[in-house]
Amino acid sequence: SMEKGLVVTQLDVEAGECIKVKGKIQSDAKGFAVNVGKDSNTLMLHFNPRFDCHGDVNTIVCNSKEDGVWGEEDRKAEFPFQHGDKIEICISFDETEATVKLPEAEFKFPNRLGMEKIEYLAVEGDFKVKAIKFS
Ligand SMILES: C=CCO[C@@H]1O[C@H](CO)[C@@H](O[C@@H]2O[C@H](CO)[C@H](O)[C@H](OCc3cn(-c4n[nH]c(N)n4)nn3)[C@H]2O)[C@H](O)[C@H]1NC(C)=O
Repeated sequence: SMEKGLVVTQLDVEAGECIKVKGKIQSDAKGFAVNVGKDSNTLMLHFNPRFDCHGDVNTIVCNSKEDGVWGEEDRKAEFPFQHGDKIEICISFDETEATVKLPEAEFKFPNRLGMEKIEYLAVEGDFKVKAIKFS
């Protein structure tokens, strides 16, 4: 499984605010994930670009997690990532959906849990975090 990376708890990010994660995708990345929610068992969004893992190639898998149980996966059509890329991922949300903004793409995922604030951020896998910013 993906080794644990950055974990930030005790956040209070509200609707309309942005979480920016800047970092570098490793040159031999199999995959990485950015998780936001209440805690590790209660995720509004698991944003999981897969270069080659879990049987997926160049596919972004999004999901939610409620009480430790994964929801229905949502596979995106675009894959705007390459090995070694330096990227900034901007995550925001409102009562209906989470938005993931990248330089050349934007993805939506339903706010299935109706979460009103993000208290938890975790980055896993083959991604080296350079900076995080809350705005
Ligand atoms: C075809 C076989 C059955 O379906 C597969 O079932 C797998 C297991 O549930 C699915 O992979 C999980 O998909 C989840 C999102 O729905 C997550 O991506 C999960 O990985 C999360 C994860 C976290 N970590 C981790 N966190 N911290 C550490 N150390 N490791 N390791 N793995 C993956 O293991 C995988 O996406 C799914 N594939 C399909 C096509 O449905």
